[in-house]
Amino acid sequence: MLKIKDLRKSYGNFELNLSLEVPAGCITGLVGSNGAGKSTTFKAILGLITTEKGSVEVCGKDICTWEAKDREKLGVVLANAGFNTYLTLRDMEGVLSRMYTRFDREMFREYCSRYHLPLDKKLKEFSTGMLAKTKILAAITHKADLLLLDEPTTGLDVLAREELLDMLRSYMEENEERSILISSHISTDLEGLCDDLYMIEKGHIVLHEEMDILLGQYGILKVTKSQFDAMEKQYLLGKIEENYGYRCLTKEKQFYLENYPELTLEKGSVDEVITMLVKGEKI
Ligand SMILES: Nc1ncnc2c1ncn2[C@@H]1O[C@H](COP(=O)(O)OP(=O)(O)OP(=O)(O)O)[C@@H](O)[C@H]1O
Repeated sequence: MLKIKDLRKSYGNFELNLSLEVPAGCITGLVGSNGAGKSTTFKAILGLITTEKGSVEVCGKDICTWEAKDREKLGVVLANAGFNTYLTLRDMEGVLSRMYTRFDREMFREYCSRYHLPLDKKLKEFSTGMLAKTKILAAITHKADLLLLDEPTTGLDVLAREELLDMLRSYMEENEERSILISSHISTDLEGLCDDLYMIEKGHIVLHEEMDILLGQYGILKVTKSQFDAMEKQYLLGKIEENYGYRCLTKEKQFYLENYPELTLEKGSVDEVITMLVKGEKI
């Protein structure tokens, strides 16, 4: 669905240099800290900034050759883009129906009602959560094939975030060929949603892993120095020194469960696994 190959963009000392793929039917997460290059990636995909190298293909077509009608295949939420807040959702319905041939008015109304979005209130009176849901609404109601969502969950409380993720799950359930690329600087935001995760640091991909593997096969061992010296290390990916010894990351947690049942092994959240990968000392 989306193929990014050797994409390069420089801003002074910052260099984005990445390849990434989002297959049809897949929700792919792009996680990275502030300034890692997430928004630059989205802008480059959309051709909003010039790039020095690389190619971006959406639905089998290079974006350089895209025509206006191709853009209808995309639903987009950009991190710092907003709407004219003097509009109401009823006004937006009119705008979207003129913009997109595939706009689904019935779906728009149904989602407004399901997610408690009033039709006649000005957007400037909406809460952060309501505005975030409105952005998603505007991205999904023309039945796009691919959603590009840059930090759509920023600033949301747990309930609003869950509602937003629920909207995305419904969007995916309607058609199994659809795909989403979604970014966040908080990986746990994406834990229950994504099939696949890319981690970006200083413009480069430092981890690409299926979410099931990340949650199922990775683990964090807490060991004393003597336990560390005695244990098999070929399945360890990194270690961080602690006052009790070491915290070690493994991608083969089953091996340690079977062979070293006396060791403390934690499942580890996606955030912990990523921290270990980025900050841990290689073994
Ligand atoms: N127009 C620009 N001119 C100069 N530098 C830029 C420009 N846009 C982005 N940058 C730089 O590129 C780097 C990546 O920024 P980007 O906005 O892509 O990060 P991000 O991962 O989206 O961060 P955040 O989570 O804070 O939004 C940063 O160092 C930023 O200062």
